[in-house]
Amino acid sequence: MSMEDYDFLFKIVLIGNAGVGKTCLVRRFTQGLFPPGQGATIGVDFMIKTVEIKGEKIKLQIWDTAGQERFRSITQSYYRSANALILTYDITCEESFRCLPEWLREIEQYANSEVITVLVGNKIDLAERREVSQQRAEEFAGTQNMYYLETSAKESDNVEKLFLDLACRLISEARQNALVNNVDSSLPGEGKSITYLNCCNFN
Ligand SMILES: Nc1nc2c(ncn2[C@@H]2O[C@H](COP(=O)(O)OP(=O)(O)OP(=O)(O)O)[C@@H](O)[C@H]2O)c(=O)[nH]1
Repeated sequence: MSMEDYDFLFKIVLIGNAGVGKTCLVRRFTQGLFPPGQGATIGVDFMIKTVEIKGEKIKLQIWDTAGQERFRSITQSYYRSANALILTYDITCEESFRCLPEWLREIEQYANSEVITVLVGNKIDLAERREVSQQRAEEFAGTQNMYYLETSAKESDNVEKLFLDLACRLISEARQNALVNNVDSSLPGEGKSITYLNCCNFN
């Protein structure tokens, strides 16, 4: 595939406490595997996956950041150009949920104001160890205007859905912006026909 062989390119950045499963979610989605003995991310990792949605090729640049505090100044510099952020916590770890407001402050400070943020509760295969209820997380996400999804990188639950729904939403946003730009320039005959996708099923 040549460099230009895609219709859309989006940058997605995963953030959240250390050990919540960011790397495993990315590996599951990009490589279809659950890595054994996954070590902590040092700084930032980068992966690409191209997906096809309704006949269009969407190239996703996925940046996996280290959750450890000591890497914060490195990871912050990756927020700015992100089209979407996947804010992840671990449903079996109350502490990772309680840190979410702190992560939201980081987003507020360093990310683009147009960024789409998805809240992800990972490790739902460990249901018996759950410390954060789905309802509580949904309510929190609602107050912050975020989509919420629960996943298991281990069992592959909702991982494809997470990235594909996000890609759909990003396409839809990109089209709306294109529409606004078209209206602004309002050159006769240059209006592109715009089809809104209806494939975003976060709720
Ligand atoms: N049971 C279960 N364990 C998981 C899941 N996802 C990740 N883990 C485990 O959680 C631990 C941390 O996973 P990572 O993907 O390295 O976490 P991270 O958020 O990338 O951590 P940092 O790189 O330090 O920020 C590893 O031992 C994984 O095997 C999951 O869905 N279910």
